Amino acid sequence: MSANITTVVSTKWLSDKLASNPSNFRLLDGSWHLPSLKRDPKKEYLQEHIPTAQFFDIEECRDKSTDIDDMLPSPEEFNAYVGNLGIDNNTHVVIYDNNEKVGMLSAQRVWWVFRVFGHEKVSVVDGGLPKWKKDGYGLTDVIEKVEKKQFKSVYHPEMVVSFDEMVANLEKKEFTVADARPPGRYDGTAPEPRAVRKGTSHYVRALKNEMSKIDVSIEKKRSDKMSETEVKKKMDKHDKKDYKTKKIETKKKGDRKGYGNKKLDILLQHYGETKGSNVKSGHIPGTVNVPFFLMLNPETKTLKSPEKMLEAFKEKGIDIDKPLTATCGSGISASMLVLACHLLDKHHIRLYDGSWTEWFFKAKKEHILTKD
Ligand SMILES: O=S(=O)([O-])[S-]
Repeated sequence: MSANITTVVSTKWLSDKLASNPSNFRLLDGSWHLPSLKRDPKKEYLQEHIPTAQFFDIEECRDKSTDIDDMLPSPEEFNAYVGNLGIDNNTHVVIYDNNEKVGMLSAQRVWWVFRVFGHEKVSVVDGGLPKWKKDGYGLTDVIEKVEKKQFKSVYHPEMVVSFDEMVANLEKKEFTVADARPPGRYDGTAPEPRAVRKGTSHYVRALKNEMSKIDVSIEKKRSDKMSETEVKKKMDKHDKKDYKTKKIETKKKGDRKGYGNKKLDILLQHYGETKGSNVKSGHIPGTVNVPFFLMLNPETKTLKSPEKMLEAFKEKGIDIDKPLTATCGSGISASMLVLACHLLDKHHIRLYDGSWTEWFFKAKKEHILTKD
């Protein structure tokens, strides 16, 4: 069977399939949206979805022991999660997502995750929910009961690139890295859409980074005689009560000469919440920007033909016959490049799961290319 036929299915195919009441078939709504959009894909699924679909929650089926967004779960966690969705090793899993802006963003991430855990009977719906609606097919809010099944993963580590491999590659240059984010996020001119989860070690680290800069500016402001009123003005911008209940790591007392510790803590807290907690945009040295949407038709919001996908890679100077790794913000949009290569019968492309979010917090400063 050609990968091109089974990997991507049309809305018509899906409609016919559902009408045939297939056995061992599971439709999944794998919608996920950028955190900055503040959408709730699960809530949207509960309101309307394609009949029989279960919700695959990327935010739930992930490694919850790490602060980094959307990292792969363990095989055991994956087995339990998909088993509860009524999936076993023989189930044909078909995934769509709901992204009216571009057409497809997260269905292919779910597709990739299934493949990492050894499940190849998995397809994505071309154009997803927007295309399904546009074609006039029906929707429901009925959640079907599913019978729990046993799924047994076979993990494929060769499909996943670690932080250490990415670091080593800066020197070794054994593989090309394609960054699937939009150009602004790649070149540092548009904001990253995610803040670090508060209370996590990455949050504290981000805050500390920001604090060290503030200390410099406070020094500067002190020599400029920063007035009490100015400090208060900044203090007023945040909720002091909230501050009292939080434990925020701050620099040693000696570093805060001349300012009441409390005032400075409040000021730093304010800075931390407005600036320090955010992942800045930028990129990993040596990466090539291949925005994921280059693989989609902007008018129809469906996948381009494999030939056009190949052209898009070529235009960006990427030779897909050579070792290639895809990256992005948190491993979601990068999966489009993996899907595109798969459709071009190139199966060696890997994905850096930690992506920019992990890089931003773990890499050496000189390897974090941001605008400032
Ligand atoms: O943020 S993302 O590039 O993973 S969609």
